[in-house]
Amino acid sequence: MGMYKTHLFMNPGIFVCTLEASRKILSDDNKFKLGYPETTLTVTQSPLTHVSGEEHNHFRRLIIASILGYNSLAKFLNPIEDIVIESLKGMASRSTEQAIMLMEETMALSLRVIVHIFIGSYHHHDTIKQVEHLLAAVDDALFSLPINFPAFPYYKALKNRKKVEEILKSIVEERKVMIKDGSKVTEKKDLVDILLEMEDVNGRKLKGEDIVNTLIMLFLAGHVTTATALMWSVIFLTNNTLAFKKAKEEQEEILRSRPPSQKHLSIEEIKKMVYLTKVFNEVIRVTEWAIPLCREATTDVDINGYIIPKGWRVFIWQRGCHRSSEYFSNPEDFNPSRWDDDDFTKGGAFFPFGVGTRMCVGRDLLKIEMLIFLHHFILNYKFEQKNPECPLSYMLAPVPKDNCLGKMTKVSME
Ligand code: HEM
Repeated sequence: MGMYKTHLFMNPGIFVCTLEASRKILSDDNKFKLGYPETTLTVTQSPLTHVSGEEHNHFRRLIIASILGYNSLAKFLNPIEDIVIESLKGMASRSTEQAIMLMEETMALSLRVIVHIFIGSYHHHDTIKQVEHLLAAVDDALFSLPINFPAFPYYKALKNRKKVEEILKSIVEERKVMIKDGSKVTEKKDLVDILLEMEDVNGRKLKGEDIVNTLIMLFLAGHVTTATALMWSVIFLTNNTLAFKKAKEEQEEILRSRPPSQKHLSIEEIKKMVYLTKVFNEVIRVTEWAIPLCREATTDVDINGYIIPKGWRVFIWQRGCHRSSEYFSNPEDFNPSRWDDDDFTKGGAFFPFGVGTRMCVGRDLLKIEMLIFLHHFILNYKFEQKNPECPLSYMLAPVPKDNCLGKMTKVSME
């Protein structure tokens, strides 16, 4: 039995934990639509979450073109690596004075990468810090109660979102001017440029507010998720000597085969990170992501003899598959070598990025960022967690309650 009835988020709904039912529901856009709570949809409001069918596909294709696949991401490799190197250096330097909160550090790192990729590299450090600070409250309210009254998370989230809108609006306006007067001709296109050129399915240019909302949606979708994955990758590797050793050997080999004149990681080197890719899969599989994928039935649906009535919410609980011994032996163990058999999806039971038309558009960006981050972490640093038994909090993502307090130390001479 894999379905559990719930009244979470007010409307009746069911949790779905089995593989077949999960994939069936996620693939069926005719009988199910997005079913995220009102707070999530209001806070993330973007053309991506508020349209479906061809309109959604049209919009999605443009975003995919800028961040999905190694070819699209190749132009961002060097800047991501520079941001990673600087961030790790900063963590080690701050650790000499007092313990750092690894989760806060990876949050800052992931936001810097997202800002660079989506709105360009020339924004002032203070602007990025301000956006990061404001977004924290918006993140906190994604799954909160929709009570727009002082002292409630939703109220604060809406207020902060307005401020982020203002900041991004001025960046978009500034960009329009730069394009008009030709002062941006030498720079590579980022997402703002692409969105400014874009037309919708009816041939109309996107409105400024749609561009801003899309940027906010991408920031929200990619910020905490990436930061959490980076933080857990450090914890898992630090606690697993064998995996750490194997990953280190692979990264040392990559450096040994590199021409002396080459200073940055190349796409070819990223492709050689076979073991580290297994580490990536395993980090994503074992991390206890707490947010289900949400759908709403648009008609009565029969799933394996269970009727899901029209209007009911459906919560797809990926952990039901990712932590099931039916698909993964000793599923609680962190064991990158379980991916040796090359069945990348484990018969479809590994679907951390969703299924079908809503599948995550940031999955390659996340992977490249984690591989680059781990390459430098493994070769040059070690992390000592202060309270390894610290209990976790789960809103939004699983994070030690002390934000993963610890010390980052540089161990190489580089
Ligand atoms: C650990 C990291 C991540 C995980 C586990 C993750 C997971 C997911 C999943 C499961 C979905 C599908 C949601 C559904 O079907 O309801 C999704 C969608 C999405 N993700 Fe990610 N994601 C991650 C990182 C990112 C990053 C880094 C970005 C971009 C910067 C991103 C952008 C998006 C967007 C825009 C969508 C909506 C796509 C659409 O509706 O067409 N995600 N993500």
